[in-house]
Amino acid sequence: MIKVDQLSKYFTPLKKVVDAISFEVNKGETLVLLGTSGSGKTTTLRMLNRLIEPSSGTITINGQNILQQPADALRRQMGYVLQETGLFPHYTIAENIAIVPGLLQWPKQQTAARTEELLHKLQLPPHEYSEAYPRELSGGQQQRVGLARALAANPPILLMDEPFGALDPITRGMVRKDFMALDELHQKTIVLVTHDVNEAFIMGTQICLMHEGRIAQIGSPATLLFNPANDFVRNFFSEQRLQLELRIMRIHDTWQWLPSAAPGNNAQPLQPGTSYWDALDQLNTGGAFFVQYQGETKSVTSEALFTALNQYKAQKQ
Ligand SMILES: Nc1ncnc2c1ncn2[C@@H]1O[C@H](COP(=O)(O)OP(=O)(O)OP(=O)(O)O)[C@@H](O)[C@H]1O
Repeated sequence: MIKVDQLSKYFTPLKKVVDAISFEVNKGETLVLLGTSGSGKTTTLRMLNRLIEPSSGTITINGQNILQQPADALRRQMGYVLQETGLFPHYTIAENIAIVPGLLQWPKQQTAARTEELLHKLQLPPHEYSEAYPRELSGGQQQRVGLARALAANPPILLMDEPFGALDPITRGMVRKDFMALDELHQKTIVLVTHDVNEAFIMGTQICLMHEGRIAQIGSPATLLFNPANDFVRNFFSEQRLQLELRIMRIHDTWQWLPSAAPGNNAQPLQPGTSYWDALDQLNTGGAFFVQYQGETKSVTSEALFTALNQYKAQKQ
């Protein structure tokens, strides 16, 4: 678990770039640092791996103060993914992925097996890509290698700074989806910097919204959206509000407001945990759908979903 307590950073005496922020991230969670440009997100992330030393405050990992351990030992428990992948151009893909296992003196066979496993999982068939050089890969493929390299030695912590930021929206979505499908992420503590609101809502278990070095609000995506702490938070999400609501709402969240109705003959099942976004996507194909949950069966239509969403929101206010 990462615990940050009253953390501050000033590069000049007059301006606190990060101003007394505190948060906790547990195993299996992704904390997203979200905010406008210059709000202190990257500085915060870089204090976690000691690329930047804090001016005051403490950071502990599993109860141990990180300033009391050697920086290189600290960094070996952390995968680090950057927008500019930082792949070594004269190393093959396999050699790039093997960098940290090499530092940890893993046996060659173990490194080769892990590299192959990660290339498979990230949709880069090893026979095509292991011996290629970064310049032979597209931007999206290079970012997949960057992810594999960060994950190679199975670090318990992953720090990610705009990891998909250099990619076009379609590639970005595909790389992110394959990354999020990795089972091993459930065992990790992840801190991710982005200024993409949608990405924050797709990836974050907690969102820490920063403004001028301070935390405007920290909480689950639903808390920030439905219970904003102040006007800054409310306005930050106003442009994409409906899309964000549809992304975070699951059918079971509004179960009590969905009308009971027997499904038609050709109706297909949807999982109760399906997001509104995905359910509406399916409904757009013209099919009929039903959901079984808590011993009840309900048929699901777009109209019923929107009515239930409005009732859910009215109850939240
Ligand atoms: N080494 C440094 N020396 C002086 N000022 C710095 C240094 N690093 C960052 N800053 C300043 O700190 C502020 C916060 O920068 P930071 O990169 O943490 O913001 P950010 O929220 O990640 O922004 P962006 O989304 O644009 O990357 C900025 O005003 C930046 O100019």
